[in-house]
Formats: sequence, C-alpha cells, structure tokens
Amino acid sequence: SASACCQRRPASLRCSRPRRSFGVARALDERLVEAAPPAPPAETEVEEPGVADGGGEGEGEGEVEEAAPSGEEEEEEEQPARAPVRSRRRQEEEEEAAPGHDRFKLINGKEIFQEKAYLVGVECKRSGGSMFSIEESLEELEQLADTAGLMVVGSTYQKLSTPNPRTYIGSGKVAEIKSAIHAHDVETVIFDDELSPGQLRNLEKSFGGGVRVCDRTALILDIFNQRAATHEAALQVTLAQMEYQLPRLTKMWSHLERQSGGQVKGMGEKQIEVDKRILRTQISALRKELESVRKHRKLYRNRRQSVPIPVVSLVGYTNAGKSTLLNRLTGADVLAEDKLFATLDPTTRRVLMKNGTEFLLTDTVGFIQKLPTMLVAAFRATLEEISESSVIVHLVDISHPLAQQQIDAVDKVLKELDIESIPKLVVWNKIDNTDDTLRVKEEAEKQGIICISAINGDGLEEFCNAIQAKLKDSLVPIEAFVPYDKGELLSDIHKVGMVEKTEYMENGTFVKAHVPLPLARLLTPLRQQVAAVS
Ligand SMILES: Nc1nc2c(ncn2[C@@H]2O[C@H](COP(=O)(O)OP(=O)(O)OP(=O)(O)O)[C@@H](O)[C@H]2O)c(=O)[nH]1
Ligand SMILES: [Mg+2]
Repeated sequence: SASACCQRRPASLRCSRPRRSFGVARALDERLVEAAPPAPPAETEVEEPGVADGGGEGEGEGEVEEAAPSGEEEEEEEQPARAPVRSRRRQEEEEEAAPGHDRFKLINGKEIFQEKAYLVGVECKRSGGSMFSIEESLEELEQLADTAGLMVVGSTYQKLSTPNPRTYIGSGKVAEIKSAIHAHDVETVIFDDELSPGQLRNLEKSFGGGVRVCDRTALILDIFNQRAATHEAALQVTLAQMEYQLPRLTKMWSHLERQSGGQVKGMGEKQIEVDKRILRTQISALRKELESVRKHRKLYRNRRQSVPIPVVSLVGYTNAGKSTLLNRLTGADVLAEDKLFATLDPTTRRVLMKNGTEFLLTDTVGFIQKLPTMLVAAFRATLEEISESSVIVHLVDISHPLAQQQIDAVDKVLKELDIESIPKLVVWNKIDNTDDTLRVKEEAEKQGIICISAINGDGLEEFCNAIQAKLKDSLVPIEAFVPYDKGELLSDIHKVGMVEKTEYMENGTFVKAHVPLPLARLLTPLRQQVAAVS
C-alpha cells in the first residue's frame, strides 16, 4: 500500500543538527525564553520521584492523551536519550565552522537553513469527502514545504479505513518511516492532516533521535509566520500559532533547562503547566492588542466608505494570480510570486476604468484545501473586507490540472464565510498557459465566464465591463438636484455611479443616474428637492 512519490533528492549530507529549527515550536520556544523568569521556579528544583529521573526522558509523559495500556506501548526499542544540551550546543558550534552550504536557501531575502523533510499522508476510505487524491494532496504539501524553505527528501502514504488514534498511521508504517528518515537524516516529518496532540507526541517518541513531527496546519502557520507583513497579520498569525501550540506543549521546558545550565532536575509535568500559564497570559494579551488594531482598521475603513466607491473583492485558491491581476489593473506593487500564500494582508487599490468610473479592488489571502477552520477563523476579521464588498470575483487558475478541485475548495470556504448573497463573478485566469486555449474559451463562453491573462493583459477590458455590469445590479436609480456649491457630490456620482442624464440649470445640476446605496442615502435631501419640484 506504500508508495514513495517524491523520492527525488538524495540525502547527500552528513547528519547535522539544524541551526534554524523549523516550525511553530521554534517560534514559541523563542517567545517563551523572552517571557520566562530568569531562574526556574523553586519547586522544579526539588527532586520528584517519578519525573526526576533522567531529566530529558520524562518529557510530556503525563501529557499523552490516548492513554494506551502499557502492554500496547509500541516503542519498546526506545531511542537512546538525546544528546545532553551542552554537547548539542557544542555540535552546533562545530556546524558553524563547517556549514552545509548547499542547504542554505534565500527565502524572502533571508538565508534559511533547509531542513530535510519527509512527508506522510493517509487516504481514509471512510472520508470520501476529499476532492483531492492522496498523491495530489501530497504534491501540494510538498509545494507548501518548499515554500516554507524545507528540503523534501521523500514521502509515503497509507490507505486506512480509520486513522490509528495513537499514531495516526499503523505501527508497521511507523517502523517503515523510521528507517527511511534515519537513512536520509531527516529532521522533520510532516503529516498531511491535522494530528491530535497525543498523536504528535507518540510519533515523535516512536521516531526518536530528535526528529520533529508536525502537520499541515503547523506548516501553513509557519509559512504565514514567515510572510506576515503588517502588524495585524503578524498578531493574527502569532495568536493562531499559540492557540495551536497550547494543547501540544511537551518540551518547552528545555529553554529553562538551557538557562540553568542543563542541570535542573524534576522538570516535567510541572514545567509544562508553568509554560502553559505563560502562554495563556500571552494569548489573552495578544487578543486584546489585536482587538485594538482591528478597531483602528474599522475606523479607517469607515472613513474610506464615506467616499462611497464600490468595493470588489478578489478571492481564489492560493497562486491563482490575484495579486498579479491587482498589480496589472492598478499598478500596485503587491508581492506576486509562484509561491503559496504570497499574500496575507488585504491590499486595496483604486481601479479607474476607461469610462471614468472607479471601483476599489481588494486582494485577499488565498485559500487552500484542508485549510484548518482555526485558520479561517483567525483570518475572519481580515476576510470581513470580503463580506462588505459589492461584488466578489472568484479568480481561478484554469491552467492548473486540479482547477475544478480548487474551485470546489474555495466555494467551500466561501460558504463558511456566509457571503453567498453578494453577487459573484467567476473569472478564469492564466488562459495564456492553457493547452487548448480555444476550447477553454468556448467552454467559458457557454458558462458565462470571463477568460483573462493577468500576465499579458488579455481580456481585462471585458473583465472591467463585466464588473461594471455586476456593480450596476447593486446600484439604485436616483434623480437629484445638485447645487453648484456641492460640486464634489456631482463628481462622486460620476465616479461611482452611472450617469444617464445631466441638465445644467441656473442654480445647479439635475442628474439622473444609478448610484451605490450609500451614496443614494447621502443624496436623500437633494433627491427630495427634485421630488418636490416635479
Ligand atoms: N502564465 C500566467 N501566469 C500567471 C498569470 N497570472 C499570474 N501568474 C503567475 O502565477 C503566480 C502566482 O501569482 P500571484 O499573483 O502571486 O497569485 P495569488 O493568487 O496572489 O497567490 P497568493 O497570494 O499566494 O494567494 C505568479 O508566478 C504569477 O506570475 C497569468 O495570467 N498567466
Ligand atoms: Mg497574492
């Protein structure tokens, strides 16, 4: 049932401890070091029977959730204890002197040490819900790993009727992976589905040798963390990471051990509790900070809305070309690249159409299949922008072999966001990249879909016209009399509405137009004037 689907990069390097340890745990470890008291709490110095012995070995023992009867313990051949902290440090120093040059990669302008990763997926017969095949899903996971700066050295999957509650995969598979990762000097094993805290710990113990285990969620969080550009995005990601980490805390105590020279005994369960408390305090502080940032942004948005330009939101699967399209239409300088999750922050720009009317175009974070609900929730506030827009453009990379599955995944998230009442426009992008362009265009025409190429500008005029037509659906017809000293209102009407008739009179201008509802409300007194005259 096994298959190695991306066994392409040979493990050519000696085993070495990574300088940059991957993942959520690292970021949080650093944060906890900052927040932790300079010396460990007194009670942890006391030797406690049961947890004290061996220091490092008792980690997280009391935390394993899926308590299995001890007879069923799988890891009888427990790995030798990890190298003590001090010798690990020495090892790192040695690495410093002879770094594996070919494993450093430039990502976002930073040089990152590429950890070796091994991917694991499970195809569940029961959950026939997934639209992606296991191979396709693993391929996407590899792309995610690549985006995060990891070096994928191999992958495998297993077909199961139900996942194993203790280790997610079966014990035979665990053994198989264990030998593969030790042969390749793998540092991180990434599972394609969300693992329970207990599964994560059991797997790390089974693999041994300091191998880190994480899941798709942690990987996505890591990418988000690398890419968060604004303060708000950074706060959101940090909060999501902490919430993800809280139930999974196992070996955070190691930072205290380091600080005290590696000799503190009795660090076990108790220290985890201390760390959890620190983390909880930080989570609530973060929530407050985020709340105030959001309030500020909302104010800003309200101010923007006082110029009632309609907002068009761009949504779509990650890498569909949303930022490229925004750049093309507006000359904005939004990072667009062939990486997943290039954009995390909503960027809004003004688009001026040929006929002089305008709309605001908002670029948003891309969607992905198996997007953890927790992450959708974390970005909900950002996605509020979508729920307040007049039109939603669903941009599709039609040249992608899994375009239909990506469409379905996006529709699923859109459904969760409860925005189905907003008019939607489906647009097929990257038409230049399709094999049978003519046939694709024919198909699109049948379905009333617009084809564009954000790269070469094909179809953009048609795109703007379609947006205009959609926007018109949301406009209300008005007749108003605008006095000459309120000239700016008249230009607002021209900007955001569709003017059918203007008549210049002695004291002002009579206008017949379709305008967005907010502007129609603003014009109420002037509309009443017309009604009174006629
Ligand atoms: N051939 C072709 N490539 C395109 C087109 N539009 C975008 N691309 C490429 O697709 C890749 C992704 O584009 P982005 O604009 O970053 O995609 P995005 O939807 O913003 O992605 P996220 O921010 O990750 O959600 C880039 O390498 C673009 O150059 C197109 O019309 N044709
Ligand atoms: Mg983008």
